[in-house]
Amino acid sequence: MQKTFKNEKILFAEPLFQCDGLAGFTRSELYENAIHRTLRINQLKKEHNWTQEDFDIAIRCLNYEVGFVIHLSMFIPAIERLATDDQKAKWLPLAESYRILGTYAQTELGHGTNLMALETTATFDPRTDEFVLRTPQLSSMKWWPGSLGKTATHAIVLAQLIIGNKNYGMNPFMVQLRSLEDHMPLPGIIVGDIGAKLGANSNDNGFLILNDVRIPRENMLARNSKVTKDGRYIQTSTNKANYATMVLVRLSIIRWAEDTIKNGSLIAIRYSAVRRQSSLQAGGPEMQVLDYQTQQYKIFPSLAASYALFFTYEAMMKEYEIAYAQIMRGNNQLLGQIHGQLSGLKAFASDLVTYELEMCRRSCGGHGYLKASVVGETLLHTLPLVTVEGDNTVMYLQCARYLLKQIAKALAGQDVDEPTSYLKKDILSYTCPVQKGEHCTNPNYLLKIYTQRAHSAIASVARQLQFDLESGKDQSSAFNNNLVSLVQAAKAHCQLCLMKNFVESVSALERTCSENLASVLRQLCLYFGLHGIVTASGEFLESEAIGLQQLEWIKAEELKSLAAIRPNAVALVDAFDLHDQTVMSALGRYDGNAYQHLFEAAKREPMNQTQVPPAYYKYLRDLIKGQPLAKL
Ligand SMILES: CCCCCCCCCCCCCCC/C=C/C(=O)SCCNC(=O)CCNC(=O)[C@H](O)C(C)(C)COP(=O)(O)OP(=O)(O)OC[C@H]1O[C@@H](n2cnc3c(N)ncnc32)[C@H](O)[C@@H]1OP(=O)(O)O
Ligand SMILES: Cc1cc2nc3c(=O)[nH]c(=O)nc-3n(C[C@H](O)[C@H](O)[C@H](O)COP(=O)(O)OP(=O)(O)OC[C@H]3O[C@@H](n4cnc5c(N)ncnc54)[C@H](O)[C@@H]3O)c2cc1C
Repeated sequence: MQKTFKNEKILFAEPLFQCDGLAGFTRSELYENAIHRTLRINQLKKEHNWTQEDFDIAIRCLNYEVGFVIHLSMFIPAIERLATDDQKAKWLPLAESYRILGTYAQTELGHGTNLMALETTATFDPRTDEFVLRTPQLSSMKWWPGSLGKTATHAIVLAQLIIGNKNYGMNPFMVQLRSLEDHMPLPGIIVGDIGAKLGANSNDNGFLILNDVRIPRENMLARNSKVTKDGRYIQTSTNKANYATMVLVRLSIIRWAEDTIKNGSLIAIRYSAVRRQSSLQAGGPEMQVLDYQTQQYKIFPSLAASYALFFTYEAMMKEYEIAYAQIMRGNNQLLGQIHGQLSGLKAFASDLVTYELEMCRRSCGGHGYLKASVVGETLLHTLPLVTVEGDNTVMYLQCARYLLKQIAKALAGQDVDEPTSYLKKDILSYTCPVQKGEHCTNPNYLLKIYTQRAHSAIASVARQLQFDLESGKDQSSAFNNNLVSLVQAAKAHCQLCLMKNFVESVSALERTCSENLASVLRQLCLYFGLHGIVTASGEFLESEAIGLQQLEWIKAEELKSLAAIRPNAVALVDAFDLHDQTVMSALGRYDGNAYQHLFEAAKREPMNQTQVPPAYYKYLRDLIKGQPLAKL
C-alpha cells in the first residue's frame, strides 16, 4: 500500500536508523538522536538526489522518530500559507536550509481551543514601526509548541493584534527567539521545555514568555491582513484564512493515524499467527491464536481501519489540493467545506486508531506489555492525536456546525456541497435495501444504510435544536443542550465518509487488479461496513436505517466474514510493505521468529549488561547473608 521506497536499503544500512537501542534512551539522548536523524536524512537526500517525496517517505519509514517535526509540518507550511511573496522569499530559503529553526506557537497555558481568548498581544508602535509582543500573565505564556523548548530559533507566534486601543483579533507574527550566534534566548524572551510526556519524548515541547519583545512591522505574516506604517489595518481575506496551517495538519493526522494503525495491526496479526495457545479439541494440537474467532474479532477491525484510512487519506488529499489551489488564488469558496470535513475526519481517524491500537496491544497478551512489542509504545505516541490540532470533541462540533448549515440549505431547496449531497434526498422515502440475509454481502447496500443513519442523525439534531429555540431557549443553551447529539451526528457523517471512500476505491481498483485481489479487498470492505454497523447498532436502529431483523443478519454476516478474511490476514498486512526496521517490533517481524527476537531484545536490556546489579552490593548482599542492615 505504501509506495515502495526505492531507497529503503540505503536508509536502513545506516546504524543510526537501526532502532533497537531507542528503548533505553534518556530524553536528552532521544532528542539528540532525533535531530541527528533528520540531518542525516538530509545528507542522504543530497548524496542520492532524493526528491522531496523520497524525503517524506524516509520519515514515514522511520515512524516519524525524527527531529524538527513542527518545523517541517507547521512552520514551513505556515510561511507558505500566511506570508506574502516578499516574506516567503526572505524566510522560506532560510527555513528550508535549516538556517532558522521554527515552531508554531499558538496554544497558551490558559487556552488551546478558544483561539479568540488567546492573551498574547502584539501592539503596534507607530513611533518605531514595530510590534511589541507581550504575554501579560501566567496563563498567557505559550505552552506546548513542538521544538520550542530547546531547538527553535524562530516562532510564528499567534497573538491579538492591538492598534491604538482596538483589538483586531488573532494574527501571525514571526518572532526570533534565540541568537543565531550562540542559541541564547534574546532579550525579553524566557523559554524552556515543559517536561516529560507520556510519549513523543524526543520532541522538546516548550513554554515561552514574551516580555515586550519588539519586532519590525514587516514580521507580521501579511498574506491575509496587514498593518500600514500609519497604523491602518487592512484585511484582504477572511480572518479564518489564518487558520490554514491547522487545516493542513488535520489532513496529516489522518495519514499519521493510518501509519500507526498499520503498525499495530501488522504486529497483532503476525504475532497471532505465530502464537499458539490451547485448543478447541481435547488433546488436539495447540491452535494459532489467530484462528480463534474472538482474536479475529479483536484484531480485524484494525486491519480494516488501516485500509479504510488509507483510502480516505488519498481521497481527502485530492479534495484538499483542489481547495488549497483555489484558496491560494484568493477564492475561499471551499474553505468551509474543507474545514468541516477535515475537522471531523481528524477526530474520527484519531479516535478510531487509539481505540483499535489498544485492542492490538491486548491481543498480544502479556508480551504486548513489553516495550519490545512496540505496540504499546505506538499507542502512547498516537494518543496526543486526539488532542493536537483541536481536541476531538471540539473538532466534531466544528464538523457538526458545518453539517447543520448544509442541511438547512438542503431543506431550503438550495445546493449543498458534494460530500453532503445525501442531505438533499427525501429521508422519508427510505426503505432498507437489506431485505434478506444475503443482501448483507453487498457493500453498496451497506453504504445506503450508513447514508440513511447519517442523514437521520443530522436531521434529528437539527429538528431538536429548532424545537429548543422555538420553545424559548436562547441560541447558546439550545446548542449546549444538544452537544452530545451534535457529536454523534458528526461521527455518523465521518463514518459514512470512510465507508464511502472504501467502497468507491475498491470499485475503482476492481477495474485494474486481478479478480482474486479484488475479492479479498471487497471482503475487507464488506467487513468494515458490517462491523461499523454492529458496533454502533443502537444508533443505526434508532435512525431506522435498519431494523432488528437486519441487525441479526448483519451480525451473522460479520462473523462469517471473520472466517473469510482469516486466510488472507497475514498477506493483507504484508502488503503494507513495511520494513522490520520501520515496525521495530520483536513480535511483528517478517520472519515470524517472535520468541527469538524477544529474547534478543531482553539480552540487550541495559539491566542485563552486568550479572550482579549494583543494588546487590548496596542492599541485597547483607539482606541475603542475614547481616544487620545499615541505616537506610
Ligand atoms: C507509527 C507512526 C507514528 C506516527 C505518529 C506521529 C504522532 C506524533 C505525535 C505528536 C504530534 C506532533 C504534531 C502535533 C502538532 C500540533 C500542533 C498544534 O496542536 S497547533 C495548535 C492547534 N490548535 C487548534 O487546533 C485550536 C482548535 N481551535 C480552533 O480551531 C478554533 O478556535 C475553533 C474552530 C474551535 C473555533 O474558532 P473561533 O474562530 O475561535 O470561533 P468562531 O465561533 O468565531 O468561528 C467559528 C467559525 O469559523 C470557522 N472556522 C473555524 N476554523 C476554521 C478553519 N480552520 N478554516 C475555515 N473556517 C474555520 C467555522 O467553520 C465557523 O464558521 P461559521 O461560518 O461561523 O459557522
Ligand atoms: C503532543 C502535543 C503537541 C502539541 N503541539 C502544539 C504546537 O506545536 N503548537 C501549539 O500551538 N499547540 C500545540 N499543542 C496544543 C494543542 O493544540 C492543544 O492542547 C489542543 O488544541 C487542545 O486544547 P486545550 O489543551 O486547551 O484543551 P481544552 O480546550 O482545555 O480541552 C479540555 C476539555 O474541554 C473540552 N472543551 C473545550 N472547549 C470546548 C467546547 N467549546 N465545547 C465542548 N467541549 C469543550 C474538550 O473537549 C476537553 O475535553 C500540542 C499539544 C500536545 C498534547
